[in-house]
Amino acid sequence: MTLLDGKKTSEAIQNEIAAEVAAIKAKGGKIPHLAAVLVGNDGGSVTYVTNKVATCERIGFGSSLIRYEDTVTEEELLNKIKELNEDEEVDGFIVQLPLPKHIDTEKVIEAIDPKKDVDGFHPTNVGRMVAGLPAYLPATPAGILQLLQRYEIDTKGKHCVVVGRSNIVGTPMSILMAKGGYPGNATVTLCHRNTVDLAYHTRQADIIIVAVGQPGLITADMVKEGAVVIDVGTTRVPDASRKSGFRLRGDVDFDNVAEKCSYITPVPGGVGPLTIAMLMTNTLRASKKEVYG
Ligand SMILES: Nc1nc(=O)c2c([nH]1)NC[C@@H]1CN(c3ccc(C(=O)N[C@@H](CCC(=O)O)C(=O)O)cc3)C=[N+]21
Repeated sequence: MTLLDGKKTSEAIQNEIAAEVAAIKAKGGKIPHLAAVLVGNDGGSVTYVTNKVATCERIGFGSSLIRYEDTVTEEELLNKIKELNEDEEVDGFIVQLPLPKHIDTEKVIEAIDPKKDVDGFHPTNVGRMVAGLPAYLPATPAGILQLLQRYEIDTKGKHCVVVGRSNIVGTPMSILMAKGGYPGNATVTLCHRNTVDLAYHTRQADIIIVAVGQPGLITADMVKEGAVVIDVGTTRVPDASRKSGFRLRGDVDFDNVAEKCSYITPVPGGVGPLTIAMLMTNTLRASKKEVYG
């Protein structure tokens, strides 16, 4: 079994970007700038956004963090998005999800200028991805493609079973794996909460990508010998022995599944760090106007 080292892969991508930023600086070009909007004080969201801003600093990007209490109105948030859309210093920005219930998430996403939508969540970018046009790819699926590519994992003609149909991971992942090219050209099955006999499907899989948020959902008996297993789950579970008071758990019963498969991503240190790296890649593409010209 080979561990797919997301931390190392993410660092390699970040080093590549940092070198490009240094070259841009040397030529006196515009430094890429990412802005992040964070609403509320949820521990997970704060950690992720802090991580994103720290990564910007490390690779030489400009960054700004815009924070609101969770009492912020939808109108205030939409006004800030309009401002960021028009701010020429800002190449790309994200609004960290989830948002409080009184805010319409779809409306917020659709207010973002697709040219600055480095999360790839706007319907324009989703549509362009489906049509095979240049688009910002959502960071987690793009990160999984990078892992497959950098570990030279064969995908052509393989049976890929995606578990979970979220807009952010499962649905785009299923589309990208079925597309032509590499990584891609797989035969894809998309499983979700209404799937009858999940284990029947996962046992057929050469590649399993699971993004559900249910710790331990995928057990060893559900995995074919030699399969590739990609675990996107990052559920925070209480753990009194940790300073933080919690630990991260994936959707895969790692210890037992690892014995059976050819490649597996750990949690933490698997897909998560790639998500950050691909957000940086998208921001660099935004600053170079690679997608929309
Ligand atoms: N607009 C928006 N864009 C997002 O990209 C977005 C979001 N909202 N909402 C929440 C999810 C989740 N997400 C993660 C990013 C990094 C790690 C990550 O770096 N994880 C580390 C561990 C980090 C830790 O210790 O908590 C790892 O798995 O090794 C995980 C999850 C981005 N998301």
